Amino acid sequence: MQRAVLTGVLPPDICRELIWAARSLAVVGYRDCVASATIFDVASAAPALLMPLVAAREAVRAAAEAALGLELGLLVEFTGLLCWRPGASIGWHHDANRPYLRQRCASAVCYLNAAGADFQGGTFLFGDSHESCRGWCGSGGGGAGRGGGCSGCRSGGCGKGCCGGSSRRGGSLFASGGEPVPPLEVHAAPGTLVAYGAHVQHRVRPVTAGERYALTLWLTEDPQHDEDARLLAVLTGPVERPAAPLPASMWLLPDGTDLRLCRVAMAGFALAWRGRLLRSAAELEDAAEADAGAAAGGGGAANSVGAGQKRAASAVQPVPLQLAVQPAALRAWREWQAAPEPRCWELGGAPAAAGTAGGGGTAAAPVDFQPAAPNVPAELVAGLEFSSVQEAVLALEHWVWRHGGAASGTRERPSPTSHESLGREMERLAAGAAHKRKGGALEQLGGASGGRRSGHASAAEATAAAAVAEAAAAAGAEAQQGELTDRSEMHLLNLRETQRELTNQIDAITGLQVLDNVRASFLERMARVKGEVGDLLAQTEGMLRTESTATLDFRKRAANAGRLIDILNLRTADVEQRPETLFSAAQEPGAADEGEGEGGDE
Ligand SMILES: O=C(O)CCC(=O)C(=O)O
Ligand SMILES: [Fe+2]
Repeated sequence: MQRAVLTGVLPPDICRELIWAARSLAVVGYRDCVASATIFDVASAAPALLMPLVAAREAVRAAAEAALGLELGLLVEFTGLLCWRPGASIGWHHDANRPYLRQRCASAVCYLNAAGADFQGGTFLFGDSHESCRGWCGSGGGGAGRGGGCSGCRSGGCGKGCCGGSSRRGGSLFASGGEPVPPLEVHAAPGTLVAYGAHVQHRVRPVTAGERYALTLWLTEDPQHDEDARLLAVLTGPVERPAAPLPASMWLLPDGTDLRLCRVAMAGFALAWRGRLLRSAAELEDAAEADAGAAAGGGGAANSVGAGQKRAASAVQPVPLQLAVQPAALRAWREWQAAPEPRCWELGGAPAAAGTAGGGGTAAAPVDFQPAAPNVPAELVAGLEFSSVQEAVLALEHWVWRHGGAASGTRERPSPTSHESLGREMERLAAGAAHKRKGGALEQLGGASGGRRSGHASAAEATAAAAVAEAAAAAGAEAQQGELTDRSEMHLLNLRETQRELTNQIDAITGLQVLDNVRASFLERMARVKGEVGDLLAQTEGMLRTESTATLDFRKRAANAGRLIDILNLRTADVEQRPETLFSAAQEPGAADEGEGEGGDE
């Protein structure tokens, strides 16, 4: 069988999680209007997401293999999360249509969102017609065009499946027969898989609106093209920190929402660069570009290049970024937390997932994660610096992941308790920052009067002194009224308690212990996850190797048996021929020794 369409191969929540991963990591450049995140992008940028991705990949691969009747232990050559944006399309082709793609056996595309709801257009079509063949099969030559079809098609199929000839020959596209022939047109829905042999003709109509997401696999039998071998090498190699931020075009949704800053805001922070809060990553890149231009003395040059180029050029320049506690972001975070149905990291501006993604969840309005508005005061966290937006996002995200447990790293829904604890911690940080502002320990951004930073001890002392003064004033007022009542004693105790708490918080914030700990545990966690993924993949690889060795053994045996039969046939043929040979040898003049006597009569 050359092609199959299956539904429900991946559950809706996994589809949503993969969409989230694609939105976070996909980069442009694969094809026009298409952004992609390969399994390697995931491994290097967010290894925690490998677990769900590899699990989904295996489910898709197994389903495709079974449906195509190709249970040969196929290896995966390419795994990608692909996002097709308006304008993306592909004409009639097959997936092994280049010399360097010869190793490809089959393709499996599992859609993650719904045509007609999340996006428009993007219909997948099987080329089950003469019209689509256009000589790909090689049997029709130049005559294979519109209407006529190739000679291969006319005579009942070229055998490669490109023109659907195999269906006519076999009567059914399904090996087992009796099952329905897959449709020629496939409309994407979350979890719907379209699988086909690498020589099967197909095309995709243009996406006209929205974003079409798919988990795409290319399958091979050639171990040299096995992506797992390379993946293992990446996972067991040295940790690579993402060096350069990705071009801004990759992160901007059509409505201008900047995904990177959304993710920062989601963790309750904003990014600041040289004392300014960033409202978009593009702003950062433009500023960096302007700086670079000024440094090079060529002020006007930037005007002559397009914004995209400007961004690409500045993207490679690491810029020091700082974190700022962002009360507005914190509010948005709380709102998200309080939503009845956690929205699986659906961000503002993204198409509503519920209903359309087949998940059946209630459609909650997306939280507005607008990046920091100008003049909103935010507290700069001293001592932490990142060299790119991406780096800051990843560090924060892993913090969120660690504190929020399942939030972004696994397929489970974030649990309310983990949100609560994260929320509390964020609040503590924000509260600490507010108190520090009083002591002048943090710089204030967004307002005209930036506080001056002072030492940790003096900040703590200042706040402590203020609390003591407050307590003393309260106590004094009570004393003036007469005797110290139980109530005022309680008040004093409470104030002392508050004072202690404040001092602790200030210590934690000023000493950056919280963030240092976060960083340390983030690194530790990364190392552990890396080990775990490595083990898992090694195990899986072992299993796959055993399976495919068994398959290969089986095939070898079959081939040997074939050879043996050939040999036996030959021998049989020899035996069958022998009498004739002997007989004809007797007729040959030179060999007729026995007849010499008679011949002598002449
Ligand atoms: O996304 C799809 O539906 C198929 C894409 C395709 O044909 C390809 O990438 O070669
Ligand atoms: Fe294709």
